[in-house]
Amino acid sequence: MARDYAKELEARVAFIQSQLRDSGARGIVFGNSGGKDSALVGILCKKACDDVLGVMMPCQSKRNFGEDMQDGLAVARQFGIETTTVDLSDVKTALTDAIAPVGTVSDAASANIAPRLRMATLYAIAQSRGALVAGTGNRSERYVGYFTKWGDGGCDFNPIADLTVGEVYEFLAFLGAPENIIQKAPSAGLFEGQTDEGEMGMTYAAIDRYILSGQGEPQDVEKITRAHARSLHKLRMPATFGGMQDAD
Ligand SMILES: Nc1ncnc2c1ncn2[C@@H]1O[C@H](COP(=O)(O)OP(=O)(O)OC[C@H]2O[C@@H]([n+]3cccc(C(=O)O)c3)[C@H](O)[C@@H]2O)[C@@H](O)[C@H]1O
Ligand SMILES: Nc1ncnc2c1ncn2[C@@H]1O[C@H](COP(=O)(O)OP(=O)(O)OP(=O)(O)O)[C@@H](O)[C@H]1O
Repeated sequence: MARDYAKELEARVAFIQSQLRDSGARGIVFGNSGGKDSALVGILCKKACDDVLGVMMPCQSKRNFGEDMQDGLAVARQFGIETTTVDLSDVKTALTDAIAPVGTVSDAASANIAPRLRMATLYAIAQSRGALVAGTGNRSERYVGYFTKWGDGGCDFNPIADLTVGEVYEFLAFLGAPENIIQKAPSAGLFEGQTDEGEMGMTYAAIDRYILSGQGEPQDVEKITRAHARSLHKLRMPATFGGMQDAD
């Protein structure tokens, strides 16, 4: 059964406002990719706080320049979200070149550089403005570890971490977000032609079904539970000898 999105909106706005109050921050920054998750996070943050900055950060991928940028701008325009662009393409080249003497950067490691550069960029902007960094990972991708550890997974708070991909789309429809955002296939844009489902070898429908009901085709359940077990380390604080002393 669909959630009551009017209530969800109210509760999430209160959550975001409490994060600001408790931290003493005056605003929020988030990475605006032109995709569904960042659209939803941007809209929720803007409804909670006036001072919200969406940062568009192309980093070599073609996806991050053309249509996605237009989609990101369309959401920002519709909901009055201030937007800026920081092009990280040359930074990625410089970093890869600097690492080269140590050894070749593998394709997988290279794909994870962009999310980590975006995280560093957001924190630099946020600290300079007295703002918090909002995370955009949804429950489905978090469950199977489909995000970059300390990259797009790095944030101060996340207002959509409990929502499956299906629920993210439902919420966006409720909020009246642009159709383009709701229609396109989810892609991390980390390499040419990438779609999330193609790379993961499983559909979000199967992941969502399993998360919400514990049910699924045996081969889907096997893949999902294996991916979850393998990536649990991404959802936890780093292992520290002696445990997490003094954290409470
Ligand atoms: N058991 C363990 N305990 C503690 N740490 C462990 C570990 N196993 C690996 N690690 C560490 O984790 C690292 C691997 O994790 P990570 O760096 O995340 O890298 P990776 O496992 O490659 O996960 C990233 C995946 O997420 C996708 N992605 C990234 C960004 C955004 C999106 C999106 O759609 O939103 C998707 C990307 O395409 C890729 O498939 C290892 O290099 C190692 O340092
Ligand atoms: N070009 C970009 N500019 C700004 N932020 C980006 C960009 N690409 C990714 N991000 C940030 O990293 C997060 C993870 O994005 P990614 O494109 O990998 O896929 P996603 O999880 O489907 O998210 P989204 O639906 O928001 O695109 C985004 O939600 C956004 O906050």
